[in-house]
Amino acid sequence: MKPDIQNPRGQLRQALSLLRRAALPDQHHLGWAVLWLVAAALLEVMGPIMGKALIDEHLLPHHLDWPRMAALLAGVVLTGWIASGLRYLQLVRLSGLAMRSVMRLRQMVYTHVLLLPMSFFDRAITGQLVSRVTNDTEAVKSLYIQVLFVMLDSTIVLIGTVCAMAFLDWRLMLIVLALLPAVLLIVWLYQRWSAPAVTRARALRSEINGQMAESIGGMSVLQASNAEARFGQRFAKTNQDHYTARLAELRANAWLLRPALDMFNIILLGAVIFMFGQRQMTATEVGILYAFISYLARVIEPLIQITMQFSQLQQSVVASARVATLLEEGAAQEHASNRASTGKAAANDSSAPAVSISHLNFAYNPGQPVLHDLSLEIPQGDFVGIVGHTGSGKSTLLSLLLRFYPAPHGSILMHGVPLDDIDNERFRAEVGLVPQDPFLLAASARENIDMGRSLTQPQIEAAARAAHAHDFIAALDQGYDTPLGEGGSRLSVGQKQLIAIARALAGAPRILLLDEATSHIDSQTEQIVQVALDELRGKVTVIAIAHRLSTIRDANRIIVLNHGRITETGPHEQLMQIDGGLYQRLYLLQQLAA
Ligand SMILES: Nc1ncnc2c1ncn2[C@@H]1O[C@H](COP(=O)(O)OP(=O)(O)OP(=O)(O)O)[C@@H](O)[C@H]1O
Repeated sequence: MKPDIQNPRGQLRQALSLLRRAALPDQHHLGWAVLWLVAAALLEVMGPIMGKALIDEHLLPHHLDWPRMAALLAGVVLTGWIASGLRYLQLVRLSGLAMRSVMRLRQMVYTHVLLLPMSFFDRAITGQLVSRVTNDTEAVKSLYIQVLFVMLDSTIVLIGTVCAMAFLDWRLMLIVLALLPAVLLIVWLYQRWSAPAVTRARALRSEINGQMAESIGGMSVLQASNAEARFGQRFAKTNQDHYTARLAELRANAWLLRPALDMFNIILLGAVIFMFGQRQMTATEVGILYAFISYLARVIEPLIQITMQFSQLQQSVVASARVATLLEEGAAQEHASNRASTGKAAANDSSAPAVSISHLNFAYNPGQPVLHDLSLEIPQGDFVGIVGHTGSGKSTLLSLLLRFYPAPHGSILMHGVPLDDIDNERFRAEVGLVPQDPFLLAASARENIDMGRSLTQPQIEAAARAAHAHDFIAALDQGYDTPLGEGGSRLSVGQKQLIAIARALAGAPRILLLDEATSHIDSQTEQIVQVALDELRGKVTVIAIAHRLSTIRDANRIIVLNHGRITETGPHEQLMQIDGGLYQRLYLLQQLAA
């Protein structure tokens, strides 16, 4: 069961478990960190005890034993110094640990995002995801510094100080202790007041990132639609809401937390002085008074520190919980099951159809079927075109063939093997995709074709030749090493598409899927693509969705989808014979438009 991320306890549990995971390799550092903190706290507690001895045993009775007095004085000063030194070293050690944990966490989140199913990205917002990987993991660092350093340190100092007070005068210690629940009440009130604002501020920050990423990604559409002012206003509102949430958080801090704690400090000091005033003060009690007043600061300060960290702590816990929730998102089925190659998959029947679909039904949302009872066989080496109106289910069918969404078991076979039974490596190697949007990296032509597969230059060049991209790549100023700019901005849309085809072919796929790969290119480039596809005939099974019917005119078979059902199927000439048929109408319409 997923933890309730709205519930603060659930969030804290998630945050701590995430912290443990990220810090696992550094566990020994944590052990040392606690040990050093205890040593520093002990040293700090010893200071006032030596100060008391100096006053009560030497200064007040005028017992001037100089060597012992010098030793006690040095003890008071040195214990303070050494404690500060240890605390500093501790901070350095913890900061290192925190940074390494953030590094690991970031890697964990990014790697996990890469494995998420496509259905996750249907609802994910890019900016928010980026914010998880960058800001939220960074916030986990504060969790380390705050939780492990300030809070742990303050708690240890607090316990040590209360013990030292009990050693000096247990009745006075009890009075100080009796007032401590008031601090807990203050902290509780503060948390109740500020928690909703903290959660809201973080959500809004993520929203700010999301809006920014969305606007930059779609800048051309945004400017062309004259939507700058509207987007500016939308952003201003989110920005203002974020400011208001942060202000509410600060108000809780400034109006409740700080004044209440300062008041508490004064009450405590008054109580101790009042108690001493009630007593017949003897000479030896002056030292105790000195020690108590020194200790009061050490009780108040850790409490202030602990409570002051709460706001940051809350933010970090919320951020960590969000990272943890993202990490709990189930990986895509194929990654999650991490299937090994099965005997069946390895058998790979060479006479079986490349794709065999039987009675396939599919819906993204229950009750809203997109594909209805689809049955289809595509022999190996065939070139098949898929056409149909917008929304008829063409891309959905392709997504199912690519395993982006789980299809009912056994309804799709590839080379005789159910899609689910093919191991990941093999599946990705056998199926190549040329998407509608070519998606080029801001890298060289070579890297864009290689896509991290460590292909050799001859393999890359052969793929580029097969896609008819070699000539224009070779003509670039640095040939295959020419940087193509962000999103391939140095190339025309047609050239980008040819690189995308080369990329798909470089993996030597047995099945090549094209999703409207020619819809945005000119007729000349389309002809190049047609020639390239023609050359693949018999070697690679090609399944191409095309709005532009000229691309698939020469296909062995054309499948016409209408509202998620196959209504016509056959080669171009045959489909053109069906009077009033959908294909015929679509084709004639395109002819007219041309
Ligand atoms: N990720 C999704 N979540 C929910 N519904 C979806 C999703 N993708 C597509 N649909 C719906 O499924 C139906 C088929 O969409 P699909 O994209 O497969 O059609 P298409 O034939 O490829 O259309 P086009 O030619 O416009 O690309 C549509 O009604 C669409 O709204």
